[in-house]
Amino acid sequence: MAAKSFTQVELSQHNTKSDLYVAIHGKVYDVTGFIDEHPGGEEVLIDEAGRDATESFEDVGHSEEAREILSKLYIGEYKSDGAADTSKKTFASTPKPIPAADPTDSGSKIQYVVALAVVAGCVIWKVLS
Ligand code: HEM
Repeated sequence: MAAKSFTQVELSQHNTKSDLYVAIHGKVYDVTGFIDEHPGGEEVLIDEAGRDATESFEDVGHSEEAREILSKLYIGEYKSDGAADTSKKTFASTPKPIPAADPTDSGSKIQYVVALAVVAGCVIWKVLS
């Protein structure tokens, strides 16, 4: 059975106390029936309603038990197109600091060529004189 995919727009339509979805780590959860049972209170869940709540969820440092409850509320995958998704940008913009090696490389090559030219010059000068 293929899991249903939710876009950011679809997720954001479930943002009320009587119909509350959140996305955590790329998965969508229907938290509606759990709001009243949440030990952290209903307010925090309503604040995150219809959004990617990964950061808030992890900031609290939820227990294994909390993660088990979460798995029972799973309803599908979160397919954010990345448009306004800040959590994905962090991963996408990893810098690659490779070019720094190049200048040193070509610099030492030039030194090598200059040294060779000097040696060759000396040899030619010796031979000719
Ligand atoms: C949506 C799925 C969530 C589930 C299933 C869940 C479940 C739980 C559970 C079982 C606890 C008890 C402590 C523990 O076992 O870690 C807890 C505590 C707590 N949760 Fe959540 N939670 C969810 C989302 C959130 C979100 C989005 C926030 C946002 C800030 C939040 C804030 C808190 C806080 C502040 C506590 C601590 C309450 C206290 O010890 O006084 N939770 N949660």
